Order: sequence, then structure tokens, then C-alpha cells
Amino acid sequence: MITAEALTKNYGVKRAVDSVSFTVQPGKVTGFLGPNGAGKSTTMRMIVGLDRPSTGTVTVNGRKYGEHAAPLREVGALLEAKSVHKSRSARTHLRSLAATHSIPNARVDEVIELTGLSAVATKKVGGFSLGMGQRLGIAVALLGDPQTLILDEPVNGLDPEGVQWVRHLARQQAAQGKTVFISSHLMSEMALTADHLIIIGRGRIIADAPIEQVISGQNLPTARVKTDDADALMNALLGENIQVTRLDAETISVVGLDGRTIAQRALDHNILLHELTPQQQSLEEAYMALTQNDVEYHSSLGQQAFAGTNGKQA
Ligand SMILES: Nc1ncnc2c1ncn2[C@@H]1O[C@H](COP(=O)(O)OP(=O)(O)OP(=O)(O)O)[C@@H](O)[C@H]1O
Repeated sequence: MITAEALTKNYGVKRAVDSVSFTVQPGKVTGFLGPNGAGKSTTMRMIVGLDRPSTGTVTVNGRKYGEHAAPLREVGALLEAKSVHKSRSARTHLRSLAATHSIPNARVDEVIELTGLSAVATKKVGGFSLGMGQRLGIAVALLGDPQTLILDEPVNGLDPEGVQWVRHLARQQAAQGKTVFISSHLMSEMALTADHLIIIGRGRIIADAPIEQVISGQNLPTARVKTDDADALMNALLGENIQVTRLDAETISVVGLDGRTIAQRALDHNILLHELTPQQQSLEEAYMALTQNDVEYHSSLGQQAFAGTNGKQA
């Protein structure tokens, strides 16, 4: 279990993490979501002692990371920008880490096999692709067969097979009773992987709940609409707390308006609808609604074109 209490990190005048308190429970996959710069990596780095909290505490199974006798066996972490000797092979890198924790070489071979690195185990790490580097990072995280796994953007750079593999790995580890904490920007993938979500925005917790509750908690009416004049319909539907997303040339998704209101607005603007289907809100839509006031880095294109929406354009 990971326990954060009033955890805060300041970088100069910038407060990256602002008094967050949460627990990450064993036996579940907990997704850690938030816009760019929200504080996810900083929080994860504090969990494994790579950053010192300005105030507050974070522990893993009741102890600070550095207080564990064999941290690799307790917590496995994939974090950005791991330092790796580029001239070493993947196997040598893993063996040297294993040696510091009295982990047998047989376990190194096991994680190489598990992470699909067998064919490149003797190749120099410096020549690895982004995806192979991610697999090696995950191999390092798994090396000590830790009770707690922390993965920062693990599917970054992975091919579809790799993405699916990370999902199965996370589910499998949680099923074994382990604590699994994963950050990601891939909502569709998170929806398939996580049991519980912690959402952070501008350093503060916005939501901490089971995934179904995060989705239904927004409880906003959602519909998919087809029309020959999607641009005109999008303009007709714009408004506060309404998200309009272009799905293809003639299809848009609307969150925040019921079917009758959408039909009435279309009628008022003389726009023909040829399909209007109520939808179950997706995690992505719930996430966009939750974080819309906490996004620090907007694209100017999205803002100008569809202020108040999540503005995906054809
Ligand atoms: N070493 C640092 N020095 C100064 N500011 C930092 C440092 N590390 C992070 N920050 C700032 O702290 C804030 C949180 O950054 P962090 O990397 O934790 O966000 P994140 O949620 O992981 O973002 P992303 O999704 O883009 O990876 C950002 O505003 C970032 O610019």
C-alpha cells in the first residue's frame, strides 16, 4: 500500500504537488491521471525517494522508500529518464542491478523472457528503440518481484502488442495481491486496465474513486449525432460545460446536453440530423469534464476554434 499524507513539492515558487493525500490499495490497479504538468511524475518520484517532499510524507507499506532494507524487492518503479550505461547490454544492466540486491541471475533471465527482450538481451542498450527501452525499464521494475509496482507512462512508445502486454501484466500483478500504480495519458487503455483512479490537476486531487464511479459520477448526458453539416451543428451546440467532439466528417459526440435539447437546437438552426443516439459516457469524456479547469497547457487552435469544448477537429 502507498500512503501519501499532505504531500507537497515546491520547485522554487512553483508548487508542483499541493498537499495531496491518498492511498493506493493492494490487489488493484490504480490509474494516476492528469493533464501535462499536473504533478504525476513528481508524486511518483517522491514515492521512490528521487525527489524529497517539501512537506508531508509518503510511505510504501508503512515505510519511506529509503528505509526499506532492499527497496528493489519492495518497490519496482519505471520512471522517466532512468540512467542506464548505454554501452552495456540489457542482460549486463539487469545483472548488475540484481547483484546489488542479491537477486539470482535466474531471475534476470526470467524478467528478460517476461518482457519480451530475449532476442536483444545481449545488444547494447544505447541502440534500443523507445519501446525496447520501456520494456527494459519494466524488466528493472519487476526484477525484485516487488509487492508494489509504480509505472510512469509504461505504454509510451510501445506497439499495440506491447500495450496489451502491459495491461495483462498490470492485471496479473494486481490479481496476485500486489499494489499497482500506473500513470497514463491513454484513456481508452486506462479504462481497460484500472480498477481505481486518482486524478490530479495543478498538483491537487480532483477525483479518487473506483473507475465506474469516476465515469458515472459525472453523470452528464452524452449522445452521438450524425448530420450533413457538422460544423454548423457544433456551433449551434456550443455553450458552457458542453463538450462537442468531432468524430468524423458527419459524426459528433456531445456531452452535457440531452437528446431533446440537441434536436431542438438543430431544428432552430435548420440543420438536418440523421442519427441521434444516447451514449454511455466514456472515461475520456468523464476525464475531460473533470479536468477542463485544470489544464495548464492548452493548444491555441483548440481554444480559438471551440472554446468551452474539447475541440477535436476533423
Ligand atoms: N525539476 C524540476 N524543476 C522545476 N520544475 C519542475 C521540475 N520537475 C517538475 N517541475 C514542474 O512541476 C510541475 C509538475 O510536473 P510533473 O512532471 O510532475 O507533471 P506530470 O503530471 O508528470 O506531467 P506530464 O503528464 O507532462 O508528464 C510542472 O509544472 C513542471 O514544470
